[in-house]
Amino acid sequence: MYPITFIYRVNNDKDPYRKRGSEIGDIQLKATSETFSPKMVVDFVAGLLGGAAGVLVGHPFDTVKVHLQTDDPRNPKYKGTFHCFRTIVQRDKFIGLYRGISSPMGGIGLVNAIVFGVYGNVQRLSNDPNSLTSHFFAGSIAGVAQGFVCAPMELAKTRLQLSTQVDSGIKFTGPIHCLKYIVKTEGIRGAFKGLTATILRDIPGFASYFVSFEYLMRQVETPGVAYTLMAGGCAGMSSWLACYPIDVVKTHMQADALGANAKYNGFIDCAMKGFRNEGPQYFFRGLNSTLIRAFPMNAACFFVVSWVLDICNAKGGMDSVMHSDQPLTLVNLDNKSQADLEATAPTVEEVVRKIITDNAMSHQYVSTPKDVVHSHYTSSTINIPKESKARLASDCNLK
Ligand SMILES: NC(=[NH2+])NCCC[C@H](N)C(=O)O
Repeated sequence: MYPITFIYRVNNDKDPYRKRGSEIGDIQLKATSETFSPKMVVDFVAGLLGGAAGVLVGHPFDTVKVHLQTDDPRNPKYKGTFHCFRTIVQRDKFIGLYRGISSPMGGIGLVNAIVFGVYGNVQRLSNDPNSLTSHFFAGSIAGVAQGFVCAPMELAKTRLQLSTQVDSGIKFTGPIHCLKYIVKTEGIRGAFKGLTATILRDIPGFASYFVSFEYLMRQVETPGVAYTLMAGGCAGMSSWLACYPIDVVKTHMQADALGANAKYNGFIDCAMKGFRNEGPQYFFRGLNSTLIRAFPMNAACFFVVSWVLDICNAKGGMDSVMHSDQPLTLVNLDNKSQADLEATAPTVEEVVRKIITDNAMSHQYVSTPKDVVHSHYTSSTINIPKESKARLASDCNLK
């Protein structure tokens, strides 16, 4: 069962004396997301839409990257990132930046649905849902889960991008064609080449992704649009920083010839050979462009995910208050314990009524049940009797 969590503060004013005997009107409520939404599916949908938004924002960066990577070094067309960007827009119009968007759109949409769906559900079901440890754990599990879709998808993408160098110059029409060819020549196992490396990359990748987002969102009481975008962007960058060396090895594994002609004998062998040939730089090639793309992409992604959860959860919050026997968690932003609060502040019922009437539900992605003291707030879990919820509901004319 999902705990219900509302973040509130008794008084805006930082002056501790002003809080004494606060009126109900001083309560500001902020409902948090992970609490409601018994519909597990909301997380998947939010992830899908967030992934699509991320691709929409991130794809032009990818296009520029691929153009730069394939530019002729002896007779370069482009003088740099920005010049490349401008040239493409001038030559092919804006749409030029969006060529080839359909397969990442579908693929990343699907992967993101799995990532956010698994992450959200695992995190909610864990013992202490709001601890950073749960976010770490849920992110890791999500990393494993998405690997099974992500690995074949990235295998096809890598081989399409390098199709002149590998697969004896076969011209694939798209990712599906490429995967069909791999299955035909190497069997089903061939399609999962690089699976271990993908999972090894995405466990730290998604653990750091969600932990850093959560951590950043906890640093302010009410994160606004700009702050949420910033937190999402930083989460994307920290995720890549945490796993980049593994990503380099994964790319080499997937670009390697299939079957008997393979150069590498597995992940370790590939990493060792790369290191011996090039030294430590091997593990960081292409990091810059990855980080540049990661910021806007993940800013958009997290923003849309938060926004979708917000919309879907607003109503669920009311339902939960009225119809469930679940404990209600009140997070006091004034950093007082509940016992302390009860002596000086409105009663829990008043708070709940305020919650219902204000219906002030805004997604925060942050909250902490149980009596835990944080730098910014204290939270406590309270059981609201069923009858008093019902009374509150009827008091407020809610069905
Ligand atoms: N290593 C990872 N997969 N990190 C998560 C970032 C995912 C995100 N879709 C991106 O491509 O930036």
